[in-house]
Amino acid sequence: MTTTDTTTIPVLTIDGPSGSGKGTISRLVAQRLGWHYLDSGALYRAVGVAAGWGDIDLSDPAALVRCTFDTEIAFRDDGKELRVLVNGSDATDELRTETAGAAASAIAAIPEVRSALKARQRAFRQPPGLVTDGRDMGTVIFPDAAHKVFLTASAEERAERRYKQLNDKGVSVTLAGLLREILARDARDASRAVAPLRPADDAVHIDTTGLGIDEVVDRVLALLPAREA
Ligand SMILES: Nc1ncnc2c1ncn2[C@@H]1O[C@H](COP(=O)(O)OP(=O)(O)OP(=O)(O)O)[C@@H](O)[C@H]1O
Ligand SMILES: Nc1ccn([C@H]2C[C@H](O)[C@@H](COP(=O)(O)O)O2)c(=O)n1
Repeated sequence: MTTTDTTTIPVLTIDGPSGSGKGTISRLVAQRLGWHYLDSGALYRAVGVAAGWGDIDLSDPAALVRCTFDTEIAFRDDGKELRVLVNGSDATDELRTETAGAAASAIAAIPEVRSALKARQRAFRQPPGLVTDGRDMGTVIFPDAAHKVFLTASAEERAERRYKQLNDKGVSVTLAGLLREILARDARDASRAVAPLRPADDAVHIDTTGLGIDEVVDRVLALLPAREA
């Protein structure tokens, strides 16, 4: 049996806190480059949602690890957004709620769950290249990535972006509540013992406060050599 060496396939990692725009920017950059895209947060969210469907206690690590291995997760880009199928059902809307984000953040602190998702994430490294977003893409999953970005924005702007996003979908939330949730999730993601949210030493930092989506996409693409961009 021959094994394919994937280490020559270029990877662009985009890490950052909740609402910094990682998902939006990564997907657009991947489209522009014609590369694959991995939304790693969706994997943690999908396991959290599947655990909820199976009445699995979020404080039962052994059951959550079994659930991680047993959950089928598939992605389908419908041109408008990335749809996520969990065990064959389209769970995109449920996945995008703040409740699912908080559950994902809680189970993401369990080292065995993180290990169980490692190989799945690395399998996305396929020709001609991969753009991936998350919290530990540049530090743990693809430490050898040629291009690494750490996106940030002020917590207030991130809460406002989320407020607008949810309002547009008809979801009733308060700005103050969203700001509290965002700060709590950032604190949990950054303080966990394993693979905490932090920039890779070789990541380029982009503060997106006050920048539009197209401007951020252009700044990210400008980091790549002309032959790739
Ligand atoms: N630079 C930007 N300017 C204005 N709005 C933005 C910008 N980047 C993203 N947004 C909007 O902010 C919202 C959140 O963006 P997105 O979901 O990409 O963030 P994220 O970092 O992936 O969040 P999470 O980690 O919670 O999944 C979306 O509605 C998106 O359209
Ligand atoms: N690489 C990753 C991606 C995500 N997580 C955890 C922590 C997040 O709060 C949660 C949801 O992620 P999002 O969809 O908001 O990007 O999942 C992680 O620990 N590592």
